[in-house]
Amino acid sequence: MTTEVSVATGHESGESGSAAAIRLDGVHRSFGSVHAVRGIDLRVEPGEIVAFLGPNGAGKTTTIDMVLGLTRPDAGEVEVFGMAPRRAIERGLVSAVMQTGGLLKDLTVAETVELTGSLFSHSRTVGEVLDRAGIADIAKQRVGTCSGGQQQRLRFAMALMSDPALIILDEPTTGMDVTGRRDFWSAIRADAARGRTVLFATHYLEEADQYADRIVLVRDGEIVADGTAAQIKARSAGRTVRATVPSLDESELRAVPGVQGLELRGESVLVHTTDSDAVARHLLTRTGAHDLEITAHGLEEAFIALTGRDAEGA
Ligand SMILES: Nc1ncnc2c1ncn2[C@@H]1O[C@H](COP(=O)(O)OP(=O)(O)OP(=O)(O)O)[C@@H](O)[C@H]1O
Repeated sequence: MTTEVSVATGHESGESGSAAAIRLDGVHRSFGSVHAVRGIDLRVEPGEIVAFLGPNGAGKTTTIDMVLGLTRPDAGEVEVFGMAPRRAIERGLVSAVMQTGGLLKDLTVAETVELTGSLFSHSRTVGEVLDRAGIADIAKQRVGTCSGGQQQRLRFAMALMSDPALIILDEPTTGMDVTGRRDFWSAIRADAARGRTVLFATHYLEEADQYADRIVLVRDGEIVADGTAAQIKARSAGRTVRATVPSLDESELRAVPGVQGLELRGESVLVHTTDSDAVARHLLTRTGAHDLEITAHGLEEAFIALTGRDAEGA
C-alpha cells in the first residue's frame, strides 16, 4: 500500500460540467489496526441516486465522512465535482442529512429552516424548501412535536436551503416506521428528479432496491458489487434451497458442490447455492430433509451471498 496522501488539492480536474459528482480513487483509511476502507474506487455521475449498502462495519460511514471532508484518506484521492471535498462544501455544492441532532425542539419547522438559511449568503426561500421536502403543512408545528419521519424531512429541508448539487444521507431512516420511510423517500425522489445527485448509506435492502438507480455493495472496506438492483441480483446467479432437516450435519452440506452459504434457523436450513439440484439430491438422499423449497435469488440472497462470511472469493 502506498502512503501518499492526496485530497485533490493540486490538480483539480476542473470545475467544468464534465467532473464526476463524486470520485474516489484507490482510497484507504485505517483506524489503528482496523483497515476500515481498503482501496475503494467509485465514480458517481451528476444526477445519479446511489445506495451505499453493506453490513455493520463495512466502511460506509468512513467513506461518506471522506466525501464530506470530515476525515482524510490515508492513501488515494477523493474529489467532489472535481475539487477537494471541503472546497465543494464551502461553495454550497454539498449538503448532508444526518441521522440525529441539530434540531431545537422549541422552534417551529419554518423557523428552523429560516435559521439555517441565515447561514448562507444565497439560499432558497423557506416556502420553497418546505414544499420540496413535503412538510409545508407542518410549517408552524414545533419541532419537539414532530414525528421521527417529519424531523428527517425537516433535516432534508435544511439541507436543501443552499440548493446543493449533491446530497449525502447516512442511514437517514433508521428508527422510522414504514409510512415515515415512504414519505421521506418520496420527497427525496421527487427532488432528485430535478437532477440533484444523491448518495445514501443504508442497511435496508428494500430501500436500496426501491429508491436507488444504482447500488454499491460494500463488505470489509471493499466494493463487492456495483450496479442496478437487477444486475446485482443477477451477479449472485443461484438459488436458495430451504428445507426442514432434523439433526443436520452442517459440514457435509457445506461440502456439496456449489454451496455458497448456509443459514440455520432451528431445524430449518437455507442453503445459497449455484447448484440447487446437487443440494436437493444431497438433502433428500443423505438426510431426513422434508418440506423442500427452491427459489431464485432475490436482492436479500444476493446481499447475503455477496457480503456474508461465506462470500470469500465469491
Ligand atoms: N473513529 C474510529 N475509531 C476506530 N475505529 C473506527 C472508527 N470509525 C470507524 N471505525 C471502524 O471502522 C470500521 C468501519 O466502520 P464504519 O462506521 O465506516 O462502517 P459502516 O459500514 O458505516 O457500519 P454501520 O453500518 O455499523 O454504521 C469498523 O470496524 C469500525 O469499528
